[in-house]
Parts: sequence; structure tokens; C-alpha cells
Amino acid sequence: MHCWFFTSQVFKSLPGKALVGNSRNFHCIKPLLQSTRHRPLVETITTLRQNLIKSLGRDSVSDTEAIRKQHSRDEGVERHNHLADLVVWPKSTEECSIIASLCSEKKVPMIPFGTGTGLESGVCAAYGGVSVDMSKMDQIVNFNPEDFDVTVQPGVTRKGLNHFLKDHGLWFPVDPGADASLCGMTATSASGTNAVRYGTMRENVLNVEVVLADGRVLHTAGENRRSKKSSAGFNLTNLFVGSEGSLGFITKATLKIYGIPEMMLSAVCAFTTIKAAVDTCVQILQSNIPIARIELMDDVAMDMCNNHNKLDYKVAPTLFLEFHGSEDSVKSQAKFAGEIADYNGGSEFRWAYESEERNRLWKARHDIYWTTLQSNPGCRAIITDVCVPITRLPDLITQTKADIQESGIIGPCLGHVGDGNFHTFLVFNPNKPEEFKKAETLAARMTKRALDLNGTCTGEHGIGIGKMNYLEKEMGPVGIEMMKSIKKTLDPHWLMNPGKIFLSEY
Ligand SMILES: Cc1cc2c(cc1C)N(C[C@H](O)[C@H](O)[C@H](O)COP(=O)(O)OP(=O)(O)OC[C@H]1O[C@@H](n3cnc4c(N)ncnc43)[C@H](O)[C@@H]1O)c1[nH]c(=O)[nH]c(=O)c1N2
Ligand SMILES: O=C(O)C(=O)Cc1ccccc1
Ligand SMILES: [Mn+2]
Repeated sequence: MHCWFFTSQVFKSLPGKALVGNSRNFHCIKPLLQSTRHRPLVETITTLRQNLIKSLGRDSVSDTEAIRKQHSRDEGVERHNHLADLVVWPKSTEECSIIASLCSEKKVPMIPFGTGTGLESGVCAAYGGVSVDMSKMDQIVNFNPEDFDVTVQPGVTRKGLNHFLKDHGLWFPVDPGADASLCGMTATSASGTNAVRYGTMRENVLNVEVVLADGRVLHTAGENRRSKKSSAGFNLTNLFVGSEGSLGFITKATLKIYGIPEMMLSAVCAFTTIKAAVDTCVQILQSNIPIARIELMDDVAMDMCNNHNKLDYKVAPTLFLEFHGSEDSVKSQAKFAGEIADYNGGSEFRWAYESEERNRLWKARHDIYWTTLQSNPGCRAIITDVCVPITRLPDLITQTKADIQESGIIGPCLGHVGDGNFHTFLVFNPNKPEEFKKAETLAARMTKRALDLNGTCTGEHGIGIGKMNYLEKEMGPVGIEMMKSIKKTLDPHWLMNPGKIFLSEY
């Protein structure tokens, strides 16, 4: 039973309480944790702050409100306005271990913070506590080009790593649309446009070093081990891939890296219907063309993309494709894919050979989130991220689009159709609760549809706060119970990132 009392404000998160606050534009989309957990006592935080300063030094601890605010939300829609009580910056695994021990001793929650680009409120301080910003641990600690692996600390971002790798003719292909930390990407089991060919974080993490809630240090595949495969005991590495800061601090990640392909060729192809575009994708995959990326943008997304980036693509359901390999192989892949697209009524491929043009095309795709928000000033968006077996995709997207059109809400559909993973972002004006309600209802209908089609409520963004309800449905009672018993072994006092993933505690 947790007996914590709040510090900064008389604010208790009541079970199931939904907040729609106009003045601060924040929305609690889903009920918060159904528990009577309270924030830590003021005197507890004061003592903890002194102990942390003594151990880490003054420059590694802050209780400044602006810093706490900056660490108490991510890039997703705001779900509440609770603040972390303190922010700390460990410089090493040892310091992270000290932080965990000191917080555990006082039973104060800890929230790992990567770069804050998450979309599901994963870094929010649902019950106060200490936000642990990992950015000062920013070294590439072990690089083995001939073995195609590298080990990074949590402050290294994906673009930072690729900047280092490119001089060696190597790259790390998992590419969420933001320049996220690689350990944050591990924690959310992130993905991106290259997953069709190279996989997601789940397939590209060989080992992680973790600091557990009590300060112990765990190497999930054994210390410094980096074999491409192993069947030695349980797969503890993948236990932490997708753990969303709820099982421990990832303080090192050993990753697979790849040779930069001899040739990368991108193409854009427009279709008359969403179904034709998605059927083309399914047939390309079924024909075993080793396509690197295949992304769908619907007419709404294309229109915004054109306007925002001064592009002149057709305003129609569109596939963005990319082929990697030797020149001969790329050309034959592209030719075969072009024939399949043509069979489904696709337009001529618009090619992009030069890296400059390719980057512009893919930047337009990656930036669609900002594009949509900037195209609708003052609005926010509920982001959906369902993933289904690819043959179920045409119906799912078509039905979802029909729902959106009927609702009158702005909701572009796009995403990683090669994985069966697609997104809508359901735009609403925070000062119009009826729009928010419509967006929320659409998201719920879409997720129910995906679960009914043997899919998942989240392909890559994680559960965070926004999808706690859905996880219960998706996993069922035994699944949830199993996850909690694993968490209880690693974090018996529920101190790691409380208020996320699960609706109730032990
Ligand atoms: C414009 C845009 C576009 C995209 C995306 C975001 C934005 C803003 N994302 C989402 C986001 O980039 C992705 O979830 C990243 O993995 C988040 O990494 P951060 O380092 O920002 O984690 P952030 O700091 O946001 O934390 C996310 C979660 O991980 C935990 N965490 C972070 N660092 C940790 C550590 N060292 N140890 C333990 N836990 C840790 C946190 O506690 C939290 O629960 C995305 N995603 C995706 O999969 N595919 C995509 O295509 C995109 N596209
Ligand atoms: O762009 C993507 O693929 C993302 O996952 C990020 C995203 C998805 C939907 C809305 C906003 C951002
Ligand atoms: Mn995505």
C-alpha cells in the first residue's frame, strides 16, 4: 500500500478521472492508474535531493520548475500536468546505480528520460518522483565494424550514431521519424520506415546493460557478449525491449549495424484507391522482392505534405518505395515492383536517384507529424499506431477512413504498410471537447477493429498512458498477470515509471 502525499499541488489522481483542461490545453485521455498512489512527501524529496547532490554533485540535480516541466512531457498529446519533483543527470552506470539505490531507499518513483520524442506520455511524471535524464552518458563505448556491432550509452541518438558510422561505410537502419536516443528506442521497441527490410529494435538489439530499481546492474546477454544469436537461457534482452522504463534503466545497448547499400533508389507511385495501394504492397511482399521501405500516405496526408514542403505529388493514395542493393538488383527489384503497381492501376513511378532528392522525399514523410500540426494551428492530435497481418490492412484502412470522413475530423492515414502498421492522427481543437470526444471515439473504434483482426494496439509507439485500457484487452488477464509478476521480481515496490502500461498495480 503506498502512503505518499503530494508536494507541489493539492492534486490527487483519482482513479478513472478524466481531465479536459482548456486553460492548459491538456487532456487526460485515459483514466490514470486505478490506485490511491500519492506523490512523495515534501520532506522526502528534500532529503533525497540533498543525498543526490552529495553523491552526484550540484550540477547533476535540479528542482527548477522549468526543467521539471521540460522533463514531464513528451511529443505526444498532453495527458496531465503533473511535474517530476527532481531531475538528475547521471554520467555513468555507477551514478545511475546510486540514483536508483537512493530513490529506492526513499520509495520515490524514477522515470528514465531519453530525448522526450515519445508519443505516448512515457516520460510523464504521473506520480511525481525523479526524472533521470540519460543524455550525459553519450559515448559509443565499443565499435566492432568487422562483426557489425556497436555498443552505445543512452545519450547517443540514432542520427549521432549514423554520423559516426558513415565514414566506415556502415549504418544503423531503424529510423523513427525523430532523432531519438537509441536506448529510448530500445525501451519503446521503436521502428520506422526501414523495418520492412532491416527489422525493428526487437530484431537489432543484441544485449543491454540495465540498472534495476534497487541499483543492481544486469547484462541481459551476459557482460560484453555480442554474438549475433544465442540460445543461452531466457531472452532477457527482449524483455527490456519495449519495457518503456518500467523495468530498469538501459545504460548500454549493443546493436547490429549494416553495410551502407551500394545503391538506394526511391520511387513514388499514386493510386486511385487506398485498397489498390495496399494490395500492391501486399503483392510486392508476397513476390519476395527484398524491398527496403514501402510507406503509404493517403490523399489527406499528401495534400498537407505538398503544401508544407512545396512538393507537387498527386493528391491521392500514394506509396513511397525504396530499393537497396547492387545497381543490377535495385533495377530488377524496381522493374518487378513497377509491374505490380501497374497491374493495380498505379501511376508511373516518379524516381529519386540522387541522395538529395531521396532525402527530401523521405523527410517529407518523416515530418508529416509536424506538417499536420502546423497545418492546423492550435490543434492537437490523438495518434494511433495499430498493426495487423498485412492481408487485413486494406479493409482496416478503408473502414477507418470511412469512419474519419463521417466524423468530420481531420485525420490523415499513413504508415508502414509493409509491416501492417499504420497511423492516423486525429486532429482536434483542445478548446472543443466535442472534437476531442470524436477523435477519442475514432481511435477506440480503430483499435477495437485491429484487435478483432488479430492485430495489436501498438506497432511501435508503446502503451505509455494512452493505451493502458487496450493492453488489458489485447493481452487478457493471464497475460497482464504474467507481465506484472515479471515486473514485481525486478521492481517490487513499483518505483520504475509508475502510471504507465498497466491500469492497476500489484
Ligand atoms: C515526428 C515523430 C516521428 C516519430 C516519432 C516521434 C516523433 C516526434 N516516434 C516516437 C519516438 O521517436 C520513439 O518512441 C522513440 O523510441 C522515443 O525515444 P526517446 O529517446 O525520445 O524516448 P523518450 O525519452 O520519449 O522515452 C520513451 C520511453 O522510454 C523510456 N526510456 C527512455 N530512455 C530510457 C532508458 N535509457 N532506459 C529505460 N527506459 C528509457 C521512457 O521512460 C519512456 O517510457 C516514432 N516511433 C517509432 O517507433 N516509429 C516512428 O516512425 C516514429 N516516428
Ligand atoms: O511518422 C511515423 O511513422 C510515426 O510513427 C510518428 C507519427 C505517427 C502518426 C502521427 C504522428 C507521428
Ligand atoms: Mn511510425
